[in-house]
This record gives sequence, C-alpha cells and structure tokens, in this order.
Amino acid sequence: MSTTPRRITPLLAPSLLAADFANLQAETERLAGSAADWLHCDIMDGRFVPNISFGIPVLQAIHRHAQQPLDVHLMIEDPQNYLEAVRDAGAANITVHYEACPHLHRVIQQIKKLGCRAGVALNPHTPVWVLQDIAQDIDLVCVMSVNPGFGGQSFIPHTLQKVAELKELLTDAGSEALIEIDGGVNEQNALPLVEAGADVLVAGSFVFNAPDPVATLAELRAQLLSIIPAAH
Ligand SMILES: O=C(CO)[C@@H](O)[C@H](O)COP(=O)(O)O
Repeated sequence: MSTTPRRITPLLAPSLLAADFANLQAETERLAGSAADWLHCDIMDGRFVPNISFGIPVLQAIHRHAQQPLDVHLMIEDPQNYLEAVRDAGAANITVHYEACPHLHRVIQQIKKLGCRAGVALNPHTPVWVLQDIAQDIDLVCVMSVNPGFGGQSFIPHTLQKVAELKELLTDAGSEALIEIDGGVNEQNALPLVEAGADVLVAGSFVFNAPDPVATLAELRAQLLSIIPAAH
C-alpha cells in the first residue's frame, strides 16, 4: 500500500435534507463563510428510496443562494435521464447509486462530459469491491452509513471497516477518488472515519438540529484539523 500523505483536510458537506425547507434561502445563506465546503443536496424519487425529498426546481433555488459548490446525491431510478438538468440546476458533483445503474461506466462518462465531478454511492449492503473496475474513472465514492432515504438515522458501525477497505482498493488502483461518508455522522464518529480514510463528511441532523449549525461546523472542523499533520 502507498504511503502518500492525505491530499486534503477533510471536507464538510452539511446535508440540506435536515434544514428547514420553509426557509431554504436563509438556511443556505447562513452557511456562507462557514466551515461548510460543499452543500449536500439529496434528491429522492420515492422509488429507489422510500421517500421523496425535492427535485430540480428546488436545487436551482438553492443554487441561487449558495456560496459553496452543490454536492448532489441522486437517490433515484434512471439517473441518466436527469444528469443534464441537474448540472444545469447548479450541481458541481453528481453522485448516482451503483444499485440504480446497470450501465454505470456510461453514466459516469456522461457526468464527466457535463463538467461535473462524478460520484458513485454504495448502499450499506453493497461491498466496495464492486468498484474495482471503475475506480480510476470516478471522482468520488459516497459510502452510505445508513440506509438511504431518511435523515436522522444511526450510523452503521461496519462502515468504518468499509471505509478502510475502500481506501485500500482506491490506493491500489491508483485512483484519486474522494471517499465521502453519508449518514449518522457526528462528533463521535468523525475522527475515526477520517482516520480510516474518509475525505468528505456529510452531516445532516447533527448540524441542523444543533442550536447553532455554523458553530457546530466550526467545532467539527477544529476537531478534524487536530489530526491533520502540519506539512499536509
Ligand atoms: O442521504 C442521506 C439520507 O438518505 C443523507 O444525506 C442524510 O441527509 C444524512 O442525514 P443525517 O444522517 O446526517 O441526519
């Protein structure tokens, strides 16, 4: 395994699924200048997952008020039909589910052609080795640490081992893909996740249910910086 130092300080991506949907402009604007690196936007179709969140017009509205890049997680069937619209609505990253894409390689190429970072999400039961033959083509892997569809669930502990396995797979494949963790992330599991290899932490209820989401993000950032070597 390579001994290359970690490339970046871990990124923080608050998930707007846990924000106040009646005040999305204010919720988005108050994160400007915060420790949030990306804004995570969950699009659900009620088919791939048993919930419906919001769609492309809402994404467009968020983009109008967002300072950070939009990290869009498509929890939908047939994502290939919506990629261009999602890009046009302001997505910087588009993540599709491995389980929703029989022609994953083609979908990844489509996302990259649109000028977006291409991500693949894995449900908790999907092993990391399914990415073996596509590791070099992807920019991001979103490891679901809860069953997708709902915020506020408990972190599945096995995810830690999965992150370490994925890190090894990506390193061995010479892939620069970022590892993103999504679901049940909080101040207790953030450090172990980063130590296992996570590059991006998505956090919904931990951030938005806190009395001061901006301060919570700053505290999380400070906690993570404590383990990043100075020469990094
Ligand atoms: O994709 C999802 C849920 O399906 C996530 O992005 C959640 O929004 C994370 O929320 P918390 O588990 O942090 O509350």
